[in-house]
Amino acid sequence: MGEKVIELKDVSWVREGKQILSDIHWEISRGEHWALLGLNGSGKTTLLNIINGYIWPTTGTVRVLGRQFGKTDLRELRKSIGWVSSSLQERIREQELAEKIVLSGKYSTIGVYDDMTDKDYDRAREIMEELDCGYLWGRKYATCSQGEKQRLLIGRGLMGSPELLILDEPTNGLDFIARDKLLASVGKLAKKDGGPTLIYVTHHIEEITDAFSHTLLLKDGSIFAKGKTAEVLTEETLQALW
Ligand SMILES: Nc1ncnc2c1ncn2[C@@H]1O[C@H](COP(=O)(O)OP(=O)(O)OP(=O)(O)O)[C@@H](O)[C@H]1O
Repeated sequence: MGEKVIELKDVSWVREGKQILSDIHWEISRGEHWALLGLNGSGKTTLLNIINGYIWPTTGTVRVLGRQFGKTDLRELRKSIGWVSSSLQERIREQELAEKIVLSGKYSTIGVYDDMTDKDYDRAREIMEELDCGYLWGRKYATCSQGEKQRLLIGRGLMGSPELLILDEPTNGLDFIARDKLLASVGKLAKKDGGPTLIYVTHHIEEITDAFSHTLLLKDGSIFAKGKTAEVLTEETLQALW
């Protein structure tokens, strides 16, 4: 087995007497890319908050990128994790230039890019080209479409060269053409040598392309199925899931 990116053992989370996550065992090895599928309220965001160390599990152990929570500096670890969530969109200033949004990912800040080097600008350009949005250079965020905005935020997530990139429902609010284009870019990213391990969160099964070698299905805070995508996404399993 390859090096582990994520190791969750016996993880549960209880809030206000309610069991939100139960008995989560989940391992991700380097070289795999995972889709995380579950209905609204199934616990996806809670699980991501645990992986990023924003909430502490009630039971169980968490290791991310080989570092055990409780024994590691989480702020340091988070530099190796990119998390692109839809809540980010609202926090970007409308007048911000496209490339500056990408650049700001270097330190995971919003609107700070004082000490960027020529190399950083080159990297931002390279990332934007890779995500098929190089033509947005110099454009104001306000003038970008939803799909373009989403690409810029993914670019921002890549700027810090993360080892793990979490894409949290990145196709929210996109029409089917923009969605397919975004999925194609994500597919390219997944195939890239030396690129980050991807976790792609969705509640749309049709978004689980062959870019994702593995899939985890979450239902009511428990793992309903996990493993190789082709083995998990069977008609039988899906019928039982919904
Ligand atoms: N701090 C909290 N206190 C109490 N209940 C919470 C808390 N955070 C989340 N929950 C509950 O935990 C359940 C799982 O929520 P979570 O946001 O993880 O689901 P999700 O799968 O990400 O849903 P969505 O697809 O809608 O984003 C929900 O029932 C939610 O109300």
